[in-house]
Amino acid sequence: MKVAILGAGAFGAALAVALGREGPVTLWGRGISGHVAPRLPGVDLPENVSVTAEINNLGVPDVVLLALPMQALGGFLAQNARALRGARLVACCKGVDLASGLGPTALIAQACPDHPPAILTGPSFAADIARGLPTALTLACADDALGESLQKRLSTSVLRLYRSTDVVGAELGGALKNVIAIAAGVVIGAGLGDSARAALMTRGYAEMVRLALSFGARAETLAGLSGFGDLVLTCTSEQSRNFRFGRALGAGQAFDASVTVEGVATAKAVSNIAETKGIDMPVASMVAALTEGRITHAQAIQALMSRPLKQE
Ligand SMILES: NC(=O)C1=CN([C@@H]2O[C@H](COP(=O)(O)OP(=O)(O)OC[C@H]3O[C@@H](n4cnc5c(N)ncnc54)[C@H](OP(=O)(O)O)[C@@H]3O)[C@@H](O)[C@H]2O)C=CC1
Ligand SMILES: O=C(CO)COP(=O)(O)O
Repeated sequence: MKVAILGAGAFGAALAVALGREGPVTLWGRGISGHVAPRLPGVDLPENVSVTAEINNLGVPDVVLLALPMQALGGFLAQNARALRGARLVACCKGVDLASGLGPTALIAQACPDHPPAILTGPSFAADIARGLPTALTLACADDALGESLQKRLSTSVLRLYRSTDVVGAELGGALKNVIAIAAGVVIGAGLGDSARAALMTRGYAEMVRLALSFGARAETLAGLSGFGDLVLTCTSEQSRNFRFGRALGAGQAFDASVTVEGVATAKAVSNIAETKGIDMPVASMVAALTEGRITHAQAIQALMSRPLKQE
């Protein structure tokens, strides 16, 4: 299978490093030049990886991994769907599109209906993958035979893919954990301590499951790598941009606006969805209100702590 990766940010480049160790890979990035990964400083791309800024230079890849930021995916597909014709497409982004309220696989299925789209998601920092550290992710595809062939092609000795047919569960887990990670960062930045973070993660997980089940996801998917696994990683690691963004917010510090923080737009998108569906998502709503500047973190914490007492 000929593999192309679209998006030469940290994650696309890290996947190119991992898969380029196994065989030829084409890495496309807008405006990219030279055999380098600009968002992964110090990481060398293997010789097997060819880099291009021209989308029509992909040749005819069998598999295309889309490693673009979530809010850029819809616009990218609207412009470039023709270049992806016939390929098996794998979403590698985490989030919900604010404009449409759709996840990455629904956007892909609309623009490129040739094959059912897959999603690759789970606990995996780009820097860890690029260093060849062991990583396990979920590869979800509604067509299990296609999922199995992708699982075999995209697994390596250090990148271990588990297969699922629960696409919506896998992608909502990856999208929602970023929202909860911002909240966990706020808790730590505001000096509220590790016990409060554990409570926040647990209640955050409960609302992740609530929303996902309302879309027909399976509870065990949320308990797996793409849900619980990635929630734990992102809420507890300094490497997470969502966590660091939340921590800066909680500490009243500025944060570099050029850094990709997927949980901000996704908090807003899922709060809208939750409101429409009548689903209780207090943490996501607070993150949306906080990041839009409608409330302070002190007000958010006060509001969460003063909710009516209830059964767990
Ligand atoms: N980094 C990580 O550890 C992981 C990231 N992910 C997910 O991968 C996705 C991508 O994140 P990541 O690689 O980290 O992001 P980065 O911020 O590292 O890079 C984003 C890349 O996307 C490019 N880009 C932005 N907008 C567009 C557009 N409209 N058209 C084409 N290219 C565009 C940027 O190009 P330019 O430089 O020109 O702006 C840049 O190369 C996210 O959904 C993230 O959640 C998943 C697992 C791990
Ligand atoms: O998704 C990730 C790890 O699985 C990366 O998290 P951040 O986007 O918060 O850095």
